[in-house]
Amino acid sequence: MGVHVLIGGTPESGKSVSLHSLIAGAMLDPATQGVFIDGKHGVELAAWEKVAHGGIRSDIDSAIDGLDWARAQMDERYGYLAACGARKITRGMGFGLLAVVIDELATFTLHPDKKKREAFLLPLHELGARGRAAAVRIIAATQKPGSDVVPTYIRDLFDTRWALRCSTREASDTVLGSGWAARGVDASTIPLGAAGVGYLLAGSAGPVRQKGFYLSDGQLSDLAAYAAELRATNAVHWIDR
Ligand SMILES: Nc1ncnc2c1ncn2[C@@H]1O[C@H](COP(=O)(O)OP(=O)(O)OP(=O)(O)O)[C@@H](O)[C@H]1O
Repeated sequence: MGVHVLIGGTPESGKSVSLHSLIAGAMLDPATQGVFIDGKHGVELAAWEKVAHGGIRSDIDSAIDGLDWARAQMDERYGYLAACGARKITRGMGFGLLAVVIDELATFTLHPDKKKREAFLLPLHELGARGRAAAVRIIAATQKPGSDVVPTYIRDLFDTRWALRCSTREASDTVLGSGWAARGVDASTIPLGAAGVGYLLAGSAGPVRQKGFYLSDGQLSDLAAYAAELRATNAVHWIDR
């Protein structure tokens, strides 16, 4: 996984499955802390409740609290780095990954209350811009990839972009970056029914068409239960400083 991942695609494009596989990859390390923000009324991310800091956050106020908490953690990590003269958090320093998961960005980025919208976007931007060295990883998904939902300055924070089937060329370019559709990389050409197929942009080589792993609901709840069990059995010996 890159640093920050943005997944975009229409309903039924396989977004949930893709999102959950990335979450599982992060949360199966018991040292990972997770903030879970769910713009689909908490139903999408419910499986991860037991490993979510502060539970699943589905309204904008608790989403803002979650981002503010993550930002405070990030600042603490920077304080630690400054104190020991290191440049980035690495294993053995006593910090795990800090995963910030957001499903349906649009619920928050298009929130009718401008002040709250800004209170959401500000820490999100800071986490994106300064998170790398502090082991912060944002994983976000939207079924409405448009420039209003994902403003360019937010989209550009994501170094890894996964465009599943999109409804238009513009939507595909909103996820991948403008100009890709004109160069023939257009997620609106992915056929209906090809769930999990998308263009993955990670690194400098350009987008690659690929299909993600499939996870059934049963497998997902098993993985989430295992992630919770790993934490309950106190498997994180090295995290104690
Ligand atoms: N990688 C995959 N391989 C095979 N089938 C998949 C894959 N991903 C998803 N599917 C199938 O496509 C269906 C829709 O997937 P999913 O629920 O992830 O879509 P979605 O884009 O999140 O939809 P929505 O936005 O409505 O929640 C799933 O029920 C599953 O059967």
